[in-house]
Amino acid sequence: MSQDSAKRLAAESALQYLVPGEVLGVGTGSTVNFFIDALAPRKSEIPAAISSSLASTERLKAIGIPVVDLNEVDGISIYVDGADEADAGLNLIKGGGAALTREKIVAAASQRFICIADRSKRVDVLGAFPLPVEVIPMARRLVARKLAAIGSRPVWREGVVTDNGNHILDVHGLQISDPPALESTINQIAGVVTVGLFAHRGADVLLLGHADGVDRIERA
Ligand SMILES: O=C[C@H](O)[C@H](O)[C@H](O)COP(=O)(O)O
Repeated sequence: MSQDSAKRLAAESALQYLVPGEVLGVGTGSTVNFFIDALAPRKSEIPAAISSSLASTERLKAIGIPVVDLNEVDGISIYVDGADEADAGLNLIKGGGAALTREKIVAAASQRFICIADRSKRVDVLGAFPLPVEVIPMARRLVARKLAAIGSRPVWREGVVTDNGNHILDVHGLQISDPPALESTINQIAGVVTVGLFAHRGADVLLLGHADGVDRIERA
């Protein structure tokens, strides 16, 4: 089975969590694109969506789901999004598509975070995928020096500007044994907008597509 087919399986499996009549949080990326495609036949059940990126907003509007501002709603029942890596504790690395800041905001506003991915994203220890960090442009080199000082190798994702007008550093060389601690440490660096480590608010359910079906891991 191709990686795309596995992503599609996970995405379709997330439909079981839809809460008809309630605002839906929608993430970003190729797996989420499969989810939005799968939503189309059920769009009448979704009064509106909160989107984590301009790309997902366009795709949602194209299938006829209205996208509203987070400030217009009191909360979100479920948030469906992908990941670049996930560990057994449902800690995630996200931001490969540079949408990490809005994703973290929507995740924080949601009661339940359903993470969808193909099984290759499941790892024992996070960090083989370079950890994305969104930074204020003027602080890019400062943040890079601070990250190097904790033993990592930050690389500027040149040419990429986030939906918020910021830059991305991809941090190589990490073995993340304590995800909440590293998330807090990086959040303390002046100039960091968001670190793509989702540990303090990780996923609640992880759906992993593969050739034989979909594995489901739920937060205890
Ligand atoms: O910024 C992008 C997001 O965090 C994506 O959810 C993540 O990169 C996974 O993307 P994909 O579903 O394309 O593997």
